[in-house]
Amino acid sequence: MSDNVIAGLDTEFPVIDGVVGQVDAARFPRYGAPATFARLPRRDQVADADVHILGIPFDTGVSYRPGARFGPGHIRASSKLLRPFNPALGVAPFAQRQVVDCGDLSVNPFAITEAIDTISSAARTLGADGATPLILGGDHTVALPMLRALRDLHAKPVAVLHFDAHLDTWNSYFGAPYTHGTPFRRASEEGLIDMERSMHVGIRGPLYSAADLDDDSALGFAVVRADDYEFDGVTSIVERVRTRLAGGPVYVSIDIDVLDPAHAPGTGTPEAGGLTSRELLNTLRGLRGLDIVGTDIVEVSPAYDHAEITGIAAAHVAYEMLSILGPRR
Ligand SMILES: N=C(N)NCCCC(=O)O
Ligand SMILES: [Zn+2]
Ligand SMILES: [Zn+2]
Repeated sequence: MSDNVIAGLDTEFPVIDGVVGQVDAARFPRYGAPATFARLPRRDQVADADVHILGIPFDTGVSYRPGARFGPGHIRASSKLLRPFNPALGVAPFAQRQVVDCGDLSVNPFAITEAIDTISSAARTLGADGATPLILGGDHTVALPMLRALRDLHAKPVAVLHFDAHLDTWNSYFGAPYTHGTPFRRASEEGLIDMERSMHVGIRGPLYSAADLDDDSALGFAVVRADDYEFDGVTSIVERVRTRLAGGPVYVSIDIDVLDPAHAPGTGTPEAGGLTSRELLNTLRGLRGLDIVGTDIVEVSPAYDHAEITGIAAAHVAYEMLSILGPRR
């Protein structure tokens, strides 16, 4: 200890097998510092990272309730209770890979195409050494620049596994092509997605017309409806998803409104009749072994949250995604 160190002020990060882990909640109270996801180190505190957690505080693309720009901070605040061992999978997600928190990206709230360019450029740079991005949104617009970056990094289109109440393949809103309801239409037009292997999960709720579903299926997406959970169950859905997604890189995009409003009230366009958090977590566990090259968790709007219900669900969704990534490269 140098003379400068003040006991109780400097948190210590444990190092196990060369991986810098979470600040120990039994030594430093978890409701205190650090303000990173799951009390993990920041990017500047470790030499090499396998997974980059990146906040994108952006909600200029929303069509109804605003506030997803405050999502990253809220999900981090709700992640403090996450413990090192995941018994559902027998995995220690923060020990198998070096996970770091990159903080939040500064994006222009008044210029949507500039914001999209900022996001894809940051994702290309951060991903250049092969680290896997885990994005905390932000509204669903952010999936488009992530897919642009991943197509470039992997030099081919990636499959999209999209959890959402909504298709997000509408053409435009008020004439605007870049919104949170249109990212997967733009991405498929731009050839960013492997359409043979892509899928929406959790679709439900009223549409603008029956053509919405026809247009979506003409693009090539397969669909698992929220009601399929009731009639088929998680095991059969995991089978369908794995069969569709096998054989190449997969981007997992998770709109928190895939959950029922009872499980995720803090979101911008809530729809009744959604998944329970247990159904979603078990579906994600079933993805272990797929080649997951990135994830986003979007549409958390804390002003509409109560008792951190949505924040805790989103933080745990991130935890399961980290758990299924497998050992470090
Ligand atoms: N939550 C997302 N991403 N999209 C919902 C758009 C639905 C609408 O405004 O009609
Ligand atoms: Zn949605
Ligand atoms: Zn969405």
